[in-house]
Amino acid sequence: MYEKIVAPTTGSKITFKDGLPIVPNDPIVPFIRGDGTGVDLWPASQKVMDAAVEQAYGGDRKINWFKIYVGDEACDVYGTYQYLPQDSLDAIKEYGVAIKGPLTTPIGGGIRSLNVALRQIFDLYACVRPCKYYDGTPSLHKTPELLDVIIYRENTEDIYLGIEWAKDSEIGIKLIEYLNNELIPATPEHGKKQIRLDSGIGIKPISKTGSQRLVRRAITHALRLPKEKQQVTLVHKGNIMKYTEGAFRDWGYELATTEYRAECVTERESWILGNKEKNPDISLEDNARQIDPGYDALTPEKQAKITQEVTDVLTAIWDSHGDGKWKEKIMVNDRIADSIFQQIQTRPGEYSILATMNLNGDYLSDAAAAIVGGLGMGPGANIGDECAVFEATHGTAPKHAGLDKVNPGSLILSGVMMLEYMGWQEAADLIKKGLAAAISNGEVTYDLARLMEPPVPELKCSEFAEAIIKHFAD
Ligand SMILES: NC(=O)C1=CN([C@@H]2O[C@H](COP(=O)(O)OP(=O)(O)OC[C@H]3O[C@@H](n4cnc5c(N)ncnc54)[C@H](OP(=O)(O)O)[C@@H]3O)[C@@H](O)[C@H]2O)C=CC1
Ligand SMILES: O=C(O)CCC(=O)C(=O)O
Ligand SMILES: [Mg+2]
Repeated sequence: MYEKIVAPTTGSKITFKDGLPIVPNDPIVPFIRGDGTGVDLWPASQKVMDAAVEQAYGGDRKINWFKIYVGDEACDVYGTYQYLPQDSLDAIKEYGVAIKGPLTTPIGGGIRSLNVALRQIFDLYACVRPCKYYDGTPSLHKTPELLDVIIYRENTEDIYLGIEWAKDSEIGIKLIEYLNNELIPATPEHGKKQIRLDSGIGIKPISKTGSQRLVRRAITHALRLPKEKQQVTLVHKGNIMKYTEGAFRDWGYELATTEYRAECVTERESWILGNKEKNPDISLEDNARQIDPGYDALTPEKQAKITQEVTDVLTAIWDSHGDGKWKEKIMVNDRIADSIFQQIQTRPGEYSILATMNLNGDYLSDAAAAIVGGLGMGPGANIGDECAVFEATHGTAPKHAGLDKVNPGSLILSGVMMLEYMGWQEAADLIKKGLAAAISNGEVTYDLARLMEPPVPELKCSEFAEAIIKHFAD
């Protein structure tokens, strides 16, 4: 059935029911080694996962690894430019859960990201990237331990759909002329704006479907968290991009206040309810004045709109959410993207789940990882309804490739996410324990060693993996 790969002769398939995996004790799991530092990271990570599973289940459970090829390695096996062979796609589809090292994407030129392609082909619409501090991890930040966020990044659309045209391309020029001559003049709010003819052009689609299924996953995750972490923040730049990023925010709130009405309260609703709780006789106008500090300077129409909002909230949810009941619900709020970048640094403890569009989540996940120790500590998962592919937040770090140097923590923790997704919590816990103990003991790779006070000797990538395994027994 495959052209150049052979599935393990022992092991069973993971299947899916209602969006959740059904995992046998001997699953076959395809893996992609990855480009660049993938040569160092993958063997170290596989060793840690295998050791944890063996130790946790004493042979009753075992992953049967299935090597498949994507990226540079695929070209070696399948031929020039065969970066994403059909074999590999067939294997991921058949076995449902896979894990990968990083893959190179050249800047410019015609080659699109293989990482993004995999997410789109398998409709892995939620990119889940937890950024959590492990005790003893050195950080340039003063209070990294306060940050404990999970980024839920929409993974299939936004500018990553890759609908763009180069400057001077025939269709690009046609599109610009059509916009300049027909569509912009037909849209009064665009006035006399024009796009320069020497522009490249990209399209940023943000759909209601894509936004709401992502926020749905984020809210579902929040429901599983301890009360104090039950919060979903919709991240957007809706003040500038009203119909894409602003719409993401609106659709997120719409979902929270319809499908999850009983479970959620929005921040504005909590203010309205809170005002009435503090002062049961408060007038609608005074309540509106308190939720919108600029209320008195607004036009009467705008004031009436806010007063109506107050009326609507009190009518709709006072009985279900009032008298403090809202404090037991998931808090859904929103923050503008530039603001959230500073807020995760200045108020790291105030956030929990950050639901983002694709580009914002890409930026934010590197920034949040930097706070808790760097890209060596940033795991991730790409989750769909019938497939999941686990991978680190970082890329191939080409200057460090092949040196047995970089931190495998991100890929190992992506493996932890995979084990948890499979329901193999005992193995996942062993790895987290081993990793935390190795770091606390100053047994770390160069990236963490260079930040430690007092300085510690650097471990190699493979040595760090061995240190983690050694500390399973602590
Ligand atoms: N999902 C994927 O496969 C991704 C692929 N990429 C691709 O990877 C390639 C390289 O991208 P680049 O912009 O250099 O970003 P990278 O994330 O690959 O590396 C940037 C820097 O981050 C640090 N870093 C990365 N990985 C580790 C690690 N495991 N341990 C410790 N430090 C680490 C290093 O910093 P320092 O040198 O300061 O120690 C490194 O130089 C590009 O082709 C890009 O498109 C990028 C992101 C994701
Ligand atoms: O695919 C790539 O080259 C980059 C992807 C990326 O940065 C990410 O997913 O975080
Ligand atoms: Mg990225």
